[in-house]
Amino acid sequence: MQVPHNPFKASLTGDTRYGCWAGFATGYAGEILATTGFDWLLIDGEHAPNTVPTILAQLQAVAAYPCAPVVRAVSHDPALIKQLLDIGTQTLMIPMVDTAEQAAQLVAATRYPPQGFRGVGGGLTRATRWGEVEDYMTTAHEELCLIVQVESRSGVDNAEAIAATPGVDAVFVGPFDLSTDIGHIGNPNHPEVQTMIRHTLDATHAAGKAAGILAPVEEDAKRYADWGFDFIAVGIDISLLRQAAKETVARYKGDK
Ligand SMILES: O=C(O)C(=O)C[C@H](O)[C@@H](O)CO
Repeated sequence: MQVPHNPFKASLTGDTRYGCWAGFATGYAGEILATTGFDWLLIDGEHAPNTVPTILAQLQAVAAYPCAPVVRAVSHDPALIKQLLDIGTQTLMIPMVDTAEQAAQLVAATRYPPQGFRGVGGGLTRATRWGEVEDYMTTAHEELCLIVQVESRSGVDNAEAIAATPGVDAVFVGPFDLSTDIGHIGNPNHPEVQTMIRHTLDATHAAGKAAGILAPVEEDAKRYADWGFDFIAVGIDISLLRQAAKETVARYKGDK
């Protein structure tokens, strides 16, 4: 058996890929989303109540569908990165990356020695399909996609160096944290934020890497697609449910 193909990584140079934030933290909800036509799902280990076991359940649930899982870790912790890779994460997103040095350390956490310092799980791990994948240790990195998030002023200032870091496959802009960091809380459409988002996109592409962003408002998503973002999260599952539920209630009870 070969290391599983990573369709998300393979698609980064193609048409814009549309995804959805998955915050319900269950395999059941993840499987429902995976059947709806999204190209990818963001399994959020940062802000959703996820653990390694719940992320595993979502990876297993969506594996049967043409919807690529992207797993976001809560931090830069190399031990957590090791666990997420061992359960079979092949597209990993890391928040709050501000420097190329941080990016290089994150790459090293995903690589076995001598390129890095990832610990060896071997046949204990889903990633190796419990030992069935031949040459996993020498080929896993070929199907691994590392996405680093730029979502601060310093990250934007260092965007090209971050994106150019060998082993970084993509940069994902966090518009809500970025706007907060530079003093425009809750206003990612502020002109200063928009300028920084555009700069980060251009710097990422200048480094030959793919760029992603979260844009749950249609007008923003279409603007970012026009700008050339390669992958865009255009929905958040919890928000989608709340919106549909409130609209249903309003149909029978008005806007009480
Ligand atoms: O900063 C951002 O924007 C993101 O990284 C996405 C948020 O963390 C996500 O929780 C949606 O609100």
